[in-house]
Amino acid sequence: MTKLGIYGSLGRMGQAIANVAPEEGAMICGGADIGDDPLELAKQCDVLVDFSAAPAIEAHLAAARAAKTPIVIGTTGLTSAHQAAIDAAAGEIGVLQTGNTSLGIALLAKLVREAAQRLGTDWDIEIVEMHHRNKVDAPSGTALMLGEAAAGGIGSTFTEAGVIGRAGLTGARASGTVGLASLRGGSVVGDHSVVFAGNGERIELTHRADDRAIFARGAVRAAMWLAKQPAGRYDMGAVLGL
Ligand SMILES: NC(=O)C1=CN([C@@H]2O[C@H](COP(=O)(O)OP(=O)(O)OC[C@H]3O[C@@H](n4cnc5c(N)ncnc54)[C@H](OP(=O)(O)O)[C@@H]3O)[C@@H](O)[C@H]2O)C=CC1
Ligand SMILES: O=C(O)C1=N[C@H](C(=O)O)C[C@H](O)C1
Repeated sequence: MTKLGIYGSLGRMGQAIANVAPEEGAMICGGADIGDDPLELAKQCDVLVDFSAAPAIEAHLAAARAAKTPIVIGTTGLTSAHQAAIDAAAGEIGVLQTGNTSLGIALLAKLVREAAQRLGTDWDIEIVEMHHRNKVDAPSGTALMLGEAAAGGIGSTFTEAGVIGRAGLTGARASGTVGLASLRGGSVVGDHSVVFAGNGERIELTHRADDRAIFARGAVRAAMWLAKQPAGRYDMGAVLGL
């Protein structure tokens, strides 16, 4: 059985992963949270998953590198410095980073890219996400991934085309942009909609997560797959063959 270690083991996702791991063929070999030594955990496991908090990522990557243990990073709210640390670690160990481990979102990202490419910039693209009241980062990592997919479809990047939130005298909407709005409330597990708004018609592609178990199963499957890969940086598309 694959020995799986969890950074953020006491959190919502950490507990969901511990619940589904046995049915996916993995054994939880331990967990680390605030105040625990990340290296101790990394040395004991075949593969790690990280669902903790962005400020902890660099220490967790350093521990994974030191122990030569591959790591799945599901934590969101990452900066460009975090992305650079992931790229550096991927030179030595397997690292799979994704804002969403569900099958549905991996497929949605492909559909969004294709729709954006086929429709072109005559159709305006807007993304809306909603999550529970305890989520600490915005926009969601998933919404940013979908934004990147949409921007890629129109030959751009989300850094160039993204407009996060609007307020005040914004002026008319610029063509070729990708808007993104975040809602927070209640116990919503995770809803994402991508709206393609044309003249006189509208297409909406929506994914709704009803249960964190979908993310947890995807994370365990990703970890078991990653444990067999050489060093490098991977995403969910590689795991799911999309
Ligand atoms: N990729 C995906 O598919 C998904 C990603 N996520 C992301 O996963 C992350 C965790 O989400 P969720 O489980 O809901 O959050 P929680 O707040 O429920 O859990 C986070 C856990 O990490 C611990 N933690 C916080 N800071 C550190 C630190 N510096 N070092 C070690 N442990 C730390 C917390 O401890 P304490 O409680 O003591 O602060 C807590 O146990 C978020 O970034 C979220 O966006 C969530 C769902 C799916
Ligand atoms: O914090 C959450 O709960 C979630 N976070 C991820 C994100 O930021 O996209 C994935 C999922 O939507 C739930």
